[in-house]
Amino acid sequence: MDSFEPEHRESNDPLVAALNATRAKGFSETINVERPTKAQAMDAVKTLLAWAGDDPSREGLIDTPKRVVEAYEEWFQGYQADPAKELSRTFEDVQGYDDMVMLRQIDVESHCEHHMAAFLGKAYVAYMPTSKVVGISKIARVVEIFSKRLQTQETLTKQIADALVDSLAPLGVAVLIDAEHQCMSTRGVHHKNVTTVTTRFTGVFKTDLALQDRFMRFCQS
Ligand SMILES: Nc1nc2c(ncn2[C@@H]2O[C@H](COP(=O)(O)OP(=O)(O)OP(=O)(O)O)[C@@H](O)[C@H]2O)c(=O)[nH]1
Ligand SMILES: [Zn+2]
Repeated sequence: MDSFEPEHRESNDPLVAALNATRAKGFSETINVERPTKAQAMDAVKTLLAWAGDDPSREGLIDTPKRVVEAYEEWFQGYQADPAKELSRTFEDVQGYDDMVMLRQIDVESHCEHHMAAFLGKAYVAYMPTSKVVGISKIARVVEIFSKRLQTQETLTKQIADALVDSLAPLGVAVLIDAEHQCMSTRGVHHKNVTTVTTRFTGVFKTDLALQDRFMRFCQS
């Protein structure tokens, strides 16, 4: 087994810096947990393999703890990124463009905080700019950063909207997520093909129902 240096959440740790940046914006609860080492995380996976009823020392499972921990690094890499940073570069030269900017069908790959099971779906995100707009890929990045944390769909929806409001000060924001939760389809009630829809409207998307309706129609077509 590889040996790893202990990873402590000291103030000079980039992980802590990123977490503090998002915490300062009210995006996550205070976390006072020392981050375990990679070796400790791999030992925890071994325990789960034995708990599942298998033999962690058999050939096919030898590298599994390492693969699982590395998969976690990918699935939860959103703890190490700052959405506000993604949205910090804006453009003003849009020739007076004054209608909504909307991204449709952004992939959502997240994990529910209740069972750590995947929930998969699509996000639809629109904002009504004032004078500044942001690069469209940055909106997809923000969805990705918040998705790659343990989430409820409701929290994820609100965090995406709040990040856009805070960084762009737009006239309004609309976010809709439509997702299927594997904690519901592969276990528990075992209902497949059920999707959950969550929405968050702010500003003109909340007050102007015709605009909200346009957003909803764009989500469907
Ligand atoms: N509101 C909301 N609920 C979620 C989300 N992800 C999972 N859940 C639900 O969280 C609930 C957890 O219920 P509990 O009774 O604490 O746990 P449980 O006994 O495993 O429940 P079941 O999943 O019904 O078997 C379940 O109803 C899940 O479907 C989410 O993003 N938002
Ligand atoms: Zn769940």
